[in-house]
This record gives sequence, C-alpha cells and structure tokens, in this order.
Amino acid sequence: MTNINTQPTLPETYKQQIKQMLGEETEAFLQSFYEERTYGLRIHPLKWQLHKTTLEPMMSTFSLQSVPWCNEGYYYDSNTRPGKHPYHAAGLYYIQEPSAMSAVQLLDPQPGEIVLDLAAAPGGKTTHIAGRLQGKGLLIANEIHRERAKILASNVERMGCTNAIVTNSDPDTLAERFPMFFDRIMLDAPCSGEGMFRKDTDAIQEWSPDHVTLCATRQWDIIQAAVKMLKPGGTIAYSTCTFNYAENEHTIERWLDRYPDFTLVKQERIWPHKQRGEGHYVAVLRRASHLEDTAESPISSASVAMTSYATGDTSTRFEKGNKGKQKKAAGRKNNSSSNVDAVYEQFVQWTYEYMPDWQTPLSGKPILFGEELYWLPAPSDFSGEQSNWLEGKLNGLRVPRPGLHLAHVLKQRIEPAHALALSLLDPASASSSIQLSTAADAAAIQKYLNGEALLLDQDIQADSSEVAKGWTLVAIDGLPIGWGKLANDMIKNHYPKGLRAVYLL
Ligand SMILES: C[S@@+](CC[C@H](N)C(=O)[O-])C[C@H]1O[C@@H](n2cnc3c(N)ncnc32)[C@H](O)[C@@H]1O
Repeated sequence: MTNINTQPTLPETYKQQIKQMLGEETEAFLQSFYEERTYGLRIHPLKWQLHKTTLEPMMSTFSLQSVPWCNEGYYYDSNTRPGKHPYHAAGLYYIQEPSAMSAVQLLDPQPGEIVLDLAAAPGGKTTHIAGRLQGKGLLIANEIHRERAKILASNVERMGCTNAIVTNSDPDTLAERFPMFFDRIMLDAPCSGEGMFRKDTDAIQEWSPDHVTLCATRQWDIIQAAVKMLKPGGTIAYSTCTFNYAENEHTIERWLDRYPDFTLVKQERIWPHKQRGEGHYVAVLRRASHLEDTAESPISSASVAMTSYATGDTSTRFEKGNKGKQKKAAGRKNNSSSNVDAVYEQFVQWTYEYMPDWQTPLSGKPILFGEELYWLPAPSDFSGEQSNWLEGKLNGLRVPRPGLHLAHVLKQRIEPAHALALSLLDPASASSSIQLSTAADAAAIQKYLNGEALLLDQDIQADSSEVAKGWTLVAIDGLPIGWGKLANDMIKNHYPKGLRAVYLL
C-alpha cells in the first residue's frame, strides 16, 4: 500500500468515541488514515467459471489478490481501471469495497431461496446475492430513493441477473405486502458512514454525535419493517459501514430484547487497522421456526401462508410506477393477459430463429409494460396462481425492473433487450454471434462499445459458420455484451445509447 501522507481532520468527538472503543489500538486505527484506501471487485461466479481460461490473462493486468473473507472477492491494483474495461460492461464483475463483501458472505443465501435486499442501491449486496442464487429462487431488491433505484436496476441488468425484481418503495409499504415472505433478508442500513472516511471526506463533514443518533433511530424503524417480512426460521444480516456501537451492537441488543424469537448467530467487524478493508459491521440473526413458541411475536397473525394467496389483478399491474409507458401503449394494445400471452408467443417465435436453446422458465410469467416484455421471476415451486399473486403484490408500487427484460415489442416486431444479452453466459446461446477478443480486436471492441457499426472483413474477421443475417449476439472473450443486426456485411449497432463510452483496453 502507498503511504498517502495526509490525514483528514477528524472531529474530536469522533476520536474520543474511537478511543473509548479501541483503547490502546486507537493510534493504530488513526494511523490507518495515512494508508491508501482499498480497492476491490467481486466476480460473477457463473460467467467467471465458464470463461476463466480466456479471461485470466487480461484479469491479471489488474493484479488481483483474493479477499480472504469473500469467495468471489479480489483486491485490485489502484493504478488499474477495471471499471473502465469492457469486462465491466459485460457484467463480469462489480466494483465493491472489499469489507462490504463480508455481508452477503455471512448472510449465505442459497440457490432457490426467496431473498430481500431491503436497502439495496447501488447494488453491491444485491448483485452478490444474485450470484449466490445462480438464477434459482427469487430476489427482490428494494431502494427507497427513486434515482438510486434506477442505478440499482441498471447494475442488476449489467450483472445479468435473471431472477431479480427491483422495487422503489419505503420499507413499511413493502412490509404490508410481503409479511413473512422471505427466507433471507439483507439489511445494509443507511448509516453515519465512519468506514467511508478514507474514501469520501464529505462523510467526515456530515458526521456528528447527533447524526449517529439520527441514523440509529432510522435504522430501528427499518428493522421493524424487516422483521415483519422474515419467515419463521429465516435469517437476516444487518450491516453498516460505520464503527460506533449505537448503530451496531447496541441496535442488535435492542433488537434481541424486543424480539425474543430472534437469536444472534454471529457478528463480525472489519477494522481498517487490522484487515485490508475500509471497515464494516455485520450481525446475522435467525428467527425461531415456530412463532407460537416465542413469548412475544411482532406479527399479530401467522396466517400468511403460501397456500392462501389470492390471485392478483393482472389488469392494473404496477400502474402507479409506469403511467407513462402504459399511456404510450393505450389505444394500440391492451395489456390483458391474452395480449401478454400473444406477445410472449411472438417472442418465443423469435427465439426459434435467433436463440434456439431458449426455454420458457418453469415458474414466473411474462408481463408487458407498454412496449416492454419482461419475465417476472418466481421460485421454481411457485404455481401459476402464486406467480399471479406475486404480480398482484407489485401492483401500485414503483417497479423499475419487474424481472428479466426480454424484448421491446415494436409494431409486431421483436427487438431483443440488452438485459437479455447480458443474462446469457455463452455466445452459443444465440444462433448467430460475433466473437471479439481483447487480444486481437481492440479497435472493433471500441467501435462497438462506442455505438458504431462494424463491417465484416474490415473491422472483424468473423467465422462465417457463426454469423448469420439478422440478430447477432456480440461477445468479448466469450462474454455476451450486446446485440447487433447483420445485413449486407454490416453489423448495425444495438448497444444502448446510454451505455456507449470509451473503454480502456
Ligand atoms: C448503505 S446504503 C446501501 C448500499 C447497498 N446495499 C450496496 O451494497 O450497494 C443504504 C441505502 O439505504 C437507503 N435509505 C436511506 N434511507 C432509508 C430509509 N429510511 N429506509 C430504507 N432505505 C433507506 C439509501 O438510499 C441507501 O441506498
């Protein structure tokens, strides 16, 4: 690590708080402010496993070193820019501060489970959970702030999550809709951010003892909602990137006191003077399997069972958050279930030609937002009725991403969605593909990611057995990155305008 020889001015009350907590270690802690902050990335496990041999040489340019507490985590050299590399755009990894990777490692979500990330933007924990679920089960990632929810949705899309829904709700509203629904919940609470001080000196200006108290009060409110949504026998990870006791251990003590059906499974801290990370706190709590065994239950009725779901009203889906799009579609088509089925059938017909291995997921359902076709995910044991119930539960919420975006439906024409490309692990999923390599095709990669058309035999030497007229999947070192459309030896660029940029190779 480089010595940066500068130390930000820390509030005296903050230093006293640290001294009370750390005693003799205080000096070592304060010395850590002279060290450079840590940089990390967390890889997408399935994309990495499938293409490891091809990707490893390029990844070595970031001088990756394993993060000891996270299977998918790596430190990278701060002189490199993995966030500007095309692999980032292809969703191979997520840039994440290493100690923040401890939270999902400890939550330990399993494929097939129903998981909530309650305070999710920009998506570090969400995309980590999604990697662990491996596309099986259901992930609801929620963010209270509208703009941050959009960023969350775009990161979920970039990381190719197939089974994640992104909602933009306050925790209480969500709790009314999903009582005792989740097997696991991640609550990465908004906090006073003491662990951010090396990374972001603005966080120091915002810090005060009153701010710590305010954060603890807000955390307690969010916890009430989280508790309501956890199933009996479920697990919750509460985490912060702050050091003080009020927002961490004291909050957990209060929790255990108020809700005796919870037990503390473990709590861990990462300190910047002891480990290579900015600092994080994680507590894992488990709820008793039988609520009636507990002295006090926070939920008055345990009547919400998977068998008692009402069928959702599919005609008024999420109307609140999508008025604009609904309006646009008005008069041209309606989103009745027969229309959705017809549009989905049109998409299936499209896959016969362009993605012959596509299989309709066994659970969940297609849904239509104006001109956008999505697949609403559901755990594999969900019946059609339960998927309808889930859809109904989203009704009236803002839902920036109701599932996997499959296609734009334009006047009876299907255009595959960018999210669909990023959800694919292998270019062979498409009947036609252009395979670019960082070693040989740097100029063509820049052109594509900049939104320019590619000319066959000029920009790229494509293998004629892999390229065919029409929709073509573009891949970099085996990682699908977007769509193009081939006609007359030219690939028309369908890389989304908002993502076009100059990347570093
Ligand atoms: C620590 S950040 C989450 C980081 C995220 N989990 C990640 O790993 O990328 C906390 C989030 O809580 C949100 N938040 C703020 N006030 C909130 C509230 N009252 N209820 C729920 N979430 C809130 C913030 O907008 C912020 O996105």
